[in-house]
Amino acid sequence: MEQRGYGVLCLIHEETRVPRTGWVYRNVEKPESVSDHMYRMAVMALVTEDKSLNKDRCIRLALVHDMAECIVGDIAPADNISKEEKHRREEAAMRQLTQLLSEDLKKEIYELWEEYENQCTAEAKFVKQLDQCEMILQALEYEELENTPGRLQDFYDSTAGKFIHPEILQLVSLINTERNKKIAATCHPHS
Ligand SMILES: Nc1nc2c(ncn2[C@H]2C[C@H](O)[C@@H](COP(=O)(O)O)O2)c(=O)[nH]1
Ligand SMILES: [Mn+2]
Repeated sequence: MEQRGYGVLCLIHEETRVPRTGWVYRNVEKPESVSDHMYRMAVMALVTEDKSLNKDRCIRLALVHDMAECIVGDIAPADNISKEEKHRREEAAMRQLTQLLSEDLKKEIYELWEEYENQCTAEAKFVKQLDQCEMILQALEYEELENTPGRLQDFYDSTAGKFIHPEILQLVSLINTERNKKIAATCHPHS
């Protein structure tokens, strides 16, 4: 690896310290980092059974999709920053990040980010659904950790109807079943 690649690795490391804003705004204790989020998405892509997808590409997309957040931070819907402005900031960050790399790597990583951002392939669409599925899975885990069933409902409301891929629909169904059991137990503790 060239010296320049080392610079990127130092910047990327920042993401291990960038908490996911959505959890911060909901006062979740010890919220996961952007790195945690992307790592689990990469593993979710790694275990997909869908042979029609380029799995390697999905793993790479997962690992790159929020890379700009080491510079611009994790912009959440509650920040009320327009899609155009969020795209502008993240594009500038990706150019800054990738300029530290060789021409080949710069092209490879920038194009991965663009593919996800533009949602122009089946792999990018699949990884976007992983992004949202990972979020509601994490929301369930926080509700279980805090013993506050149902507290993070808005994460479920905002992603409802956005899941299409069969494997992801199956996982979302399991998440909702598990979550609804916990909510029901709270409403009818002696049932
Ligand atoms: N409170 C909510 N926060 C949300 C919702 N959807 C996304 N988010 C948060 C999660 C992340 O912190 C951030 C953006 O996530 P990306 O993975 O897209 O960068 O916004 C929601 O419905 N409610
Ligand atoms: Mn993400």
